[in-house]
Amino acid sequence: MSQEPRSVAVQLETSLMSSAVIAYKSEGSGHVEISGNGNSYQQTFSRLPHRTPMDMQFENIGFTASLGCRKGNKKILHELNGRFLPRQLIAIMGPSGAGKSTLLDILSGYRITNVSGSVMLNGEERDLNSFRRLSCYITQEDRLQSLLTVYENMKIAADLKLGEHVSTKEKTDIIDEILVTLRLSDHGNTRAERLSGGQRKRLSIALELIANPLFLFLDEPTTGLDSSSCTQCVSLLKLLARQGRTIVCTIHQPSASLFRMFDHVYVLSQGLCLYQGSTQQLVPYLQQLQLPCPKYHNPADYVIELACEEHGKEKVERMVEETDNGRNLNWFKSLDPITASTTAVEPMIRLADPKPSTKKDSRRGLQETSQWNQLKVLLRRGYIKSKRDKTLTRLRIVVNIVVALMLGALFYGEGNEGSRVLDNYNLLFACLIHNMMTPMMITILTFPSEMSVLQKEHFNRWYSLKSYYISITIVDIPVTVVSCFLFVILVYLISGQPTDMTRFNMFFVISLYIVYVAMSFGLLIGALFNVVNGTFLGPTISVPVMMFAGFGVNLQDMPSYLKWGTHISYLRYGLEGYISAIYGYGREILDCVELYCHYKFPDTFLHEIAMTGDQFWKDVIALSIILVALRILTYFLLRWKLRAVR
Ligand SMILES: Nc1ncnc2c1ncn2[C@@H]1O[C@H](COP(=O)(O)OP(=O)(O)OP(=O)(O)O)[C@@H](O)[C@H]1O
Repeated sequence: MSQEPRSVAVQLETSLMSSAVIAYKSEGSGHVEISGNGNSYQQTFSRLPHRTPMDMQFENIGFTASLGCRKGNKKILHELNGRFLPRQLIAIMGPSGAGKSTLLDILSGYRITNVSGSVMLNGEERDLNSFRRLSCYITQEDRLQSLLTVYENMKIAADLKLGEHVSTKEKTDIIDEILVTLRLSDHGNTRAERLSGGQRKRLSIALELIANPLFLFLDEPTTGLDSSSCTQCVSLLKLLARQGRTIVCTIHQPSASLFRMFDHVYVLSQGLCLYQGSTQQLVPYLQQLQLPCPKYHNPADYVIELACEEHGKEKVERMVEETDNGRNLNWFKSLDPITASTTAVEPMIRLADPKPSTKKDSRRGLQETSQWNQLKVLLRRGYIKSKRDKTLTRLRIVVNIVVALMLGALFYGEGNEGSRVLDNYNLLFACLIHNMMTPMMITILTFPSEMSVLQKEHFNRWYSLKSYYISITIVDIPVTVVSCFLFVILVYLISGQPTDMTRFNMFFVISLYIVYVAMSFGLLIGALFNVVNGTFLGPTISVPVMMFAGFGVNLQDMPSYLKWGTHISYLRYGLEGYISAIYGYGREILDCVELYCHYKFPDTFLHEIAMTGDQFWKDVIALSIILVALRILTYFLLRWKLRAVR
């Protein structure tokens, strides 16, 4: 362990915010106390990084965004340079749109397309896969499992991120220690959705600390927090940095007291570096450039004003020139005795780790545990979520019962009645539409929020996409089957369909297929589009699917140039399957309360709607093919999407 045993107590006086006094004390082996605004972190934290602290250097980092077809490209970052030393809390600052998040994304390895330049660790070119094993990325919005309690979230993360060789006892100890350190132990049984903003942020950090990363990248960790929570959050980050980690965050416009808590700042303006160096050297740096920070002015505010060109473009150019776009390391030396040892620029030491990823590593994947373990844990999480989720489970069951009762009442006892065959045909189509729309819309509405959690957790190596995809396929089965069964049995019995077990089973099987195909279709749309676009596209695309079902226009009357549509419309196979179940396979003569029943013989009806009534198995095969094809297509689209956003 490379933690230097030190015992120093320093009080940093904030020049302007006298109320905020920030002090910390470090006594080696993880015992650190940091306080600010009356909040203090004091914990003997045994979870120190397993690896030698690392020096990160980046050279000529450029990023060009494509603005779309024929709109050309836009250069966002202009060949930035810089160096981030270990054990430091580093702030990337700048006005909105300066490129802070883009730079953070690139340094964390999250963004890889259209990126130029190189990132080095201890003087050697970074191997991205090895680096991902050492680092984690915490997004601005807290992408947590809101229905799980703090402890459940931590337990799931521990089961996924700690190797299978780690015992349950050890995992519990690790979780307890992190929760105590992050002051979350009193909220272990609180659901994540009920936590305050600051607690949610701490939980996001706690989840990633389980893997004990050497580098933590945080996108605007203080956004949305009140000043006390901001101070607590930054104190915590400072504590983690002192334990040997490199903590890099983007930050908008910190208060004077918050600004002073950072060791190092990297100021950006329009993708160019205006300053990089120790926080305390910022004022002398500006002074040297004849840009003195006015008295009683927060240096962070002043440098942002300069970056926004409020004091003239020429001043920005002067600063870029002075820093040589991040190459100038002269301002690293800190005036702060604690950070001085780590901020002085020393020659880079070449160290053995991280080892480049081997072929075996790439076969195993980036995750810590086996696919089987990932699947088990994800199924457990899915089970807890579906037990607590009112929309996806209870509401779904209730909606199916209510709609079944309404349809049953509307078409009461007509299933065996020869004079009401057309009404019954309408009922079958209504069942089809219900079985299509309800699961499709639920998936379209809920999956996009799952997608953002998937992106974060997948990037932070919690699990592979394969395990995730299999788990969401399996976890939904019980609720889907139960709600579909309740709907089918109620409609079937109330509307007086034939009392024949085989026909009921056929009806149920077709209903289940339609539900699954529609859900897969919803998943595909939810994976590709946001809620607004998905809600528009789902029903819109379903209109031609209904048109090709052969309900309004018989299949035989369909114009030849549109016939192809009937082969790909899953509703066509659903409707055919329903007709086979109810009127096919030698259905006996129907009852007739009126003197003349046109459809007394079911064959007459089958003939008129151009269906033979013996297509059940063909329909099942066609629906199976569509279902499997949609599921596979969605898997590859999800895989593409996870890569494309990077
Ligand atoms: N993929 C992209 N396509 C087009 N423009 C992009 C893309 N990514 C980033 N940009 C643009 O790059 C600039 C920098 O974006 P970035 O999100 O890094 O800024 P920021 O400094 O983090 O801003 P904020 O503080 O407001 O979040 C913005 O003008 C943004 O519109």
